[in-house]
Amino acid sequence: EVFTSMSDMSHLLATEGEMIRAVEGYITAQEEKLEKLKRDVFEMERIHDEASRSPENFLGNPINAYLLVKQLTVDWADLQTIMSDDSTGKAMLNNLTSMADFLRWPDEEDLTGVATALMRLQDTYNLDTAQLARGNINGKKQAYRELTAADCFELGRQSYNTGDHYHTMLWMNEALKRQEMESNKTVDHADILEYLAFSTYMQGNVRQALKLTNELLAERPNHQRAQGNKIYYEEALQAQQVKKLGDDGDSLGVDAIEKGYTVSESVDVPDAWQKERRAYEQLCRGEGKISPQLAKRLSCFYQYGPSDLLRISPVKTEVVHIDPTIFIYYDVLSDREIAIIKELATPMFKRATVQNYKTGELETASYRISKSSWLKGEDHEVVAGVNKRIGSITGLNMDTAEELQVANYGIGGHYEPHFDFARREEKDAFKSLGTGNRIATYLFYIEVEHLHLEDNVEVVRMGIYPMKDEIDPELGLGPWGNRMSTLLFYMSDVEAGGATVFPYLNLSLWPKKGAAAFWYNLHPSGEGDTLTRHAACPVLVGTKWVSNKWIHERGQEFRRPCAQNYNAL
Ligand SMILES: O=C(O)CCC(=O)C(=O)O
Ligand SMILES: [Fe+2]
Repeated sequence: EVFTSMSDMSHLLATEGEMIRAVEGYITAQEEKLEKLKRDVFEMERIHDEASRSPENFLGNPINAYLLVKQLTVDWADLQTIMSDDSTGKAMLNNLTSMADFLRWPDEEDLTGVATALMRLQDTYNLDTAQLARGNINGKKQAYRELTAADCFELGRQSYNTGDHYHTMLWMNEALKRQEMESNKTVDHADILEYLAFSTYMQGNVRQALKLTNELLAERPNHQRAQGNKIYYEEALQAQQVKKLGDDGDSLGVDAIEKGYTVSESVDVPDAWQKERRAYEQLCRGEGKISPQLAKRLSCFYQYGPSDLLRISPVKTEVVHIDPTIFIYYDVLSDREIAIIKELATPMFKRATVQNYKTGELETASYRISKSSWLKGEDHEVVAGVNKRIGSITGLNMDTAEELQVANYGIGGHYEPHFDFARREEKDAFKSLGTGNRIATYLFYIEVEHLHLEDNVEVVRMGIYPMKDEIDPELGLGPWGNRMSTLLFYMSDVEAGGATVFPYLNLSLWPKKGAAAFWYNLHPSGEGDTLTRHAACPVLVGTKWVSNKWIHERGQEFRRPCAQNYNAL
């Protein structure tokens, strides 16, 4: 009878109309979801292909490294969320995750690590945020693509999570700029505003924080946290204004902060530490300039002694600092030796025939061996050869030298300023060795890559001939005619990344692969030479491998005799 009632029929149809629209809405939503998924997976494939072509090359760029780790963490997690809301997607995901179970998949901590490294590079090398977002490192190295608003947002979020509001502000501002330009929005405008407002407040700019929060509320009037913050910021601003009326001399009032002074640098850090830090960063950027008086005393020469070995094959030596004397010896490691030393430092698995201790049977097994257990044959020769060479150059006894220590720094990898010797307070530092303190350091450069920043060209004017506009109308060009050519002297290349720097000597070293730096850590009296304090700058591009050989006091009694205090050499 239903069908006979006209009015029931029209109700039915009306309802069905709504149902159809709901289904259409569902289809549109699914289509949009799939469209987004398509775009995302296409983008992921691009990074994937680029990285697979040459992982080392790709990851040698800090922006690429960030993009890949972000993809493996955040982007895959987003993808999983999208896929997991239907049963086909869910089943597929289960398969995928079981595939990844064999590996150590990067997690949030890895993402934080790579973001922190990028911030360190940004600070140390004064890298501009907008330029970095364009995928560009100091106008030199180009990442494989620009950062999206979401990429910048994630960097801001990471900084926020580590309590670094200064970088949160920088990156959220960049995210905002990029989001506004994007046709396919990669992140919500309001989400950026929320982080930006809070970090701006934490950086001391209450007025700007309030302005941003009002913007956020205009977009999302019901945003609860923003409503709460608005009241809070208004009160804080009022309190500040009252305070400002009270004491005029306040140097860090709102105005000062708005003029760009930030409170990021903690006040209670000791002065000496800050000074060292500043010197360290300047030297890392290659800004250290040695005085002409000192430079005049530096030299390069072939060293033919003290051993017979050097008489036959002298070592190319550069004196880069006098008192404490620091030498660089060139070409002291061959490519073959470098390859073996690198291998020594890489944990490895070897297949061997072993006896099963339960069954007593022989079986082949794969096991991890430490480097000392395979220092045999060729490897042993290399280590012995290296020892012999050092001994022959420096004349020191290598019997009590420590084993070669190998360090591999990744992007952003660094080593804060330190002494290689043990201070008097550290009585037990090398007790187990029984060989005394570290008298000298021998630092091999196994693999180094620096970013060439700019050519610091100094034009040396040849002769006294005038330039065209300097020509005296009466005298003309004079007997010598005009300046025929200009001789350009390339005085120094400005390099950045991975240097070894000595903050108290105003000295940066950028040695080449196969070279080694050498210096004495102790005065001839046995006292530590505090001027030898040094650091490894954050790696900006590529990788850096170095190897340390520390030589101890024992056995050097006749080779480097004790003395009251003069600098031997
Ligand atoms: O990597 C460097 O440049 C310096 C390393 C260093 O100072 C050390 O390992 O003690
Ligand atoms: Fe060191």
